[in-house]
Parts: sequence; structure tokens; C-alpha cells
Amino acid sequence: MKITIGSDHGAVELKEEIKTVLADFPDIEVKDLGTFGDTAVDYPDIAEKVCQTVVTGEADRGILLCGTGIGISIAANKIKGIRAALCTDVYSAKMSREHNNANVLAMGGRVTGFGPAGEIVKVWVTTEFAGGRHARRVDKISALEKE
Ligand SMILES: O=C(CO)[C@H](O)[C@H](O)COP(=O)(O)O
Repeated sequence: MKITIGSDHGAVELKEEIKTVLADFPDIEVKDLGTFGDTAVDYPDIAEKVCQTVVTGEADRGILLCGTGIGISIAANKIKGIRAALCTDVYSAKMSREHNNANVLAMGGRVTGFGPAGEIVKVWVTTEFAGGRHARRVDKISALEKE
């Protein structure tokens, strides 16, 4: 699985931690689109860069981080084809895959600690979409993009 990751300046350290967690998954290839330092950047720009790789198929999924995860998930969900889930707990992360087929995981570097974030990422990358009744609902989300 190819995963593109990106953060604003509010979550650079969490991004590094998540890359360490994902390094334990031999089948996962991670591409980091930044940011890489303390200099402030605007989270919609990062959301756009990462989400473009998902909608074009260059990446299978994306992980987006900002201070709270809120702004970057709002921005991501403006992009057609993106289903970004802001997660602060393992159960939501699991359901975001199983029920919502989320193709982007968002978290907040100023909200979620390294330990919980690692557990969230692990379950998010290993949980498959359940389909069935959930597919009908996800299709209805896609239909909303056309309205
Ligand atoms: O969480 C965020 C968006 O939801 C951003 O990381 C946050 O707004 C950045 O703030 P600042 O420029 O004060 O570091």
C-alpha cells in the first residue's frame, strides 16, 4: 500500500513518529510531502498536495496532520473523491475504514499523543472497508459531490 503523508508546522514531530510506526509494515511505502521544519505553512496547501496523490491514484491513502487535525480535514474533504476522517481514538479510526472507507486519516499534533496516534494509525492501515450496506452509504456521499 502506498501512503502519502503531510503536515503543517503544528504536527511535524507527530509526522516523524507516524513514519516510524509505519516503517514496521513491510508492505507499506510512505511518501512524505512535508512540511519539514518549524516555518509556518498553510494546512490547505498540504491537504491539497497529499489529496491530489490519492485522487490520481499515485497513493492508495493519505495521512494529514495539523495542530488539531480540524483544518486539514476540512480542507481535504473539499476535494472530490476524498473521505477524510479526523480521528482521536482507535474505535473511530477502525470505523472510518470499515464503515466510511476513509481514504485519508487526519490527526492533530497538538491533541493526540504519540502513543494513541500510533495505535490509531496501526488500526487504520490494517482495517478493510466492510462494503455491504456501508457501500450504499458511501455511494451516497459520492453522489453529494455531484450536486
Ligand atoms: O490546527 C490547525 C488547523 O486546524 C493549524 O495547525 C493551526 O491553526 C496553526 O496555528 P498557528 O499558525 O497558530 O501555529
